[in-house]
Amino acid sequence: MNRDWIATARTLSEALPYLQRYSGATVVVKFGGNAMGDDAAMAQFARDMVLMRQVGIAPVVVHGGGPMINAMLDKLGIESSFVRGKRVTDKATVEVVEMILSGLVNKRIVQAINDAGGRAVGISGKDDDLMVCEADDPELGFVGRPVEMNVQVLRDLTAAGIIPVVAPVGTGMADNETFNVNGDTAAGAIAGALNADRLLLLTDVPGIKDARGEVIRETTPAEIRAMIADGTISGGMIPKAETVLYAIEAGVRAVVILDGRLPNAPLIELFTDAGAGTIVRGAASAARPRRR
Ligand SMILES: Nc1ncnc2c1ncn2[C@@H]1O[C@H](COP(=O)(O)OP(=O)(O)O)[C@@H](O)[C@H]1O
Ligand SMILES: CC(=O)N[C@@H](CCC(=O)OP(=O)(O)O)C(=O)O
Repeated sequence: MNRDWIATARTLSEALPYLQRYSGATVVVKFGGNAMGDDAAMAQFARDMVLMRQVGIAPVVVHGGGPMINAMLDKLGIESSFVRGKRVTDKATVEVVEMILSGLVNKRIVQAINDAGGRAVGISGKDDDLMVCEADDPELGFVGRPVEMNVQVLRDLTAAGIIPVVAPVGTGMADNETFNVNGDTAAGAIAGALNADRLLLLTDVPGIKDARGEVIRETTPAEIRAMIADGTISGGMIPKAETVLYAIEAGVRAVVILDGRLPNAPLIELFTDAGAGTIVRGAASAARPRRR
């Protein structure tokens, strides 16, 4: 018999305990702009989400799109800068952010999942007041910090078999406010409010690297705090690391930072013995059998 088929059958068989463990689980997947590749990579990501849904997991996709926002700001001649991994956002910038995230990027992902045979519905943090924000820091302008999460809309969609795809744009306490929310921050707030079993942060590095540049397989909130303080974690990894701390505190069972450019990264993490990336476990999952 063809060796590939034997390997495929073995992989499926080995996945059984994980399929059983995650059946009925809610898994929030943050798809970073740097993790989104060409159309083929997008199609692969979409197939993974549909497969998760097919085996009884409720995936909730929260996306970024930093590089796509940069490209449009460049075209429009609007300068942009980042402070601790978050974009300084003035009025003109927030309009571009909403246009690109809620429009271009959100619909590209929705379309890819639907093309893969799933049912995806794209929303932003404004829909049904999903993510109500306050200004994060006066220095950052219209950057939002989620202060009230109304996740019933996500529960309704997932209960109907739909894969929600969420753009990280928030509404404010006052009328007619729009906030640019970092994608990692939004994913953490959503995972926390849903009490998710897993939060996967798909990015363009294989995980959190230590001071020598080696990827850390498993770490703790205390170690992460130390790595932020000593600068080992910098730039775009800061919002991710802060999201890990927030999500674990909020009761998410485990958070994994992994390379979304790796084909089938979410499936490797969820369904194989090896796992992928850097995992941080919450208290609720510490008692479970460790697999690496
Ligand atoms: N300790 C670290 N380990 C891994 N990556 C780090 C670390 N410190 C900073 N980074 C940077 O963080 C980046 C990921 O953040 P970002 O570019 O915002 O990704 P995304 O678009 O997926 O949200 C990496 O490409 C890397 O340059
Ligand atoms: C406040 C803030 O930084 N917002 C981000 C939102 C998009 C994002 O987070 O995209 P990635 O996940 O691809 O980095 C931004 O304006 O770029």
